[in-house]
Amino acid sequence: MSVPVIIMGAGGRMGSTLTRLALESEKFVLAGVVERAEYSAGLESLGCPVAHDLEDALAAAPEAVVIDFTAPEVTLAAARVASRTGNPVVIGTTGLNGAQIAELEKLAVSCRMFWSPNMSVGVYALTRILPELSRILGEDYDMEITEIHHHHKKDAPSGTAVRLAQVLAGARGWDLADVGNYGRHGLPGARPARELGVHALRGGDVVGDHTVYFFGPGERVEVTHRAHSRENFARGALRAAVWLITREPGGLYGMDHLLGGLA
Ligand SMILES: NC(=O)C1=CN([C@@H]2O[C@H](COP(=O)(O)OP(=O)(O)OC[C@H]3O[C@@H](n4cnc5c(N)ncnc54)[C@H](O)[C@@H]3O)[C@@H](O)[C@H]2O)C=CC1
Ligand SMILES: O=C(O)C1=N[C@H](C(=O)O)C[C@H](O)C1
Repeated sequence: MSVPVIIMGAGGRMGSTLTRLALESEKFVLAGVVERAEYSAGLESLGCPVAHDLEDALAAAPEAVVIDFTAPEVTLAAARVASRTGNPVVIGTTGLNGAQIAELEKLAVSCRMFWSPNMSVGVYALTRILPELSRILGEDYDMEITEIHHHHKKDAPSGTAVRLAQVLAGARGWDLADVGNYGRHGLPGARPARELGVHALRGGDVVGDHTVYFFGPGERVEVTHRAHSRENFARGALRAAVWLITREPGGLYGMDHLLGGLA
């Protein structure tokens, strides 16, 4: 049976990748798209209803899974709608603040909801191996993260970099709020041992690179993930959509549940 999906932000970089992959696969029916009116030109050629509002799209496809890669406030509005209508929702949007994440967690108690700042298997694998690497190398190794993205990206640091920083800080029993240093300038002085630098580069059409550094005495270890295209992220989101329809509401699901076998 094909899974009906509604793609939010269908005119965007991720939205257009998602609509193309959904149309190409027999596993999915593109049941609708939602986009701002001024960015909707040409979307009618997708052959599905084009709406400017999620509620209108759901009226035409009441069973659909909503997939949202848009912007924080748009995502929150979509999640509120989905929690009222009971539709599952897969979210890839980054740049959410603490209050917005807390609201998603609250909505997810009664609505099937999945959120990951990075839908790739490779980055998920990094979140699993980095704590072990940090443990083996020990606290003499200073940890820093760099990320590089295209010049259109609005949020910094990337959601992936924040997630990796949370994982690394957690591995040392640190709170990221205490140790995160987001770009140095001026006279910051010598680097304290209990610090985790996170630095964002922007330029050109880079899809998404993340490097974690462990700087030790006389050597360094670098672990890099490079996304070659957005298809990888879109395939992850579609995989999450198929997985989510068989779940019960159970809090905000993520890659640990999808790939790590958590309930
Ligand atoms: N989790 C992951 O694996 C990934 C997450 N992202 C994140 O996804 C988000 C979107 O990224 P891009 O596609 O590059 O951005 P984009 O700017 O190309 O696309 C966003 C789209 O949302 C649309 N939009 C804005 N307001 C809307 C509304 N009220 N209703 C419907 N559509 C609306 C925009 O018109 C635009 O077409 C960002 O937060 C980005 O960081 C991006 C790639 C992978
Ligand atoms: O905006 C992007 O493009 C990306 N955003 C995500 C993030 O903020 O981590 C994931 C990916 O790196 C691409």
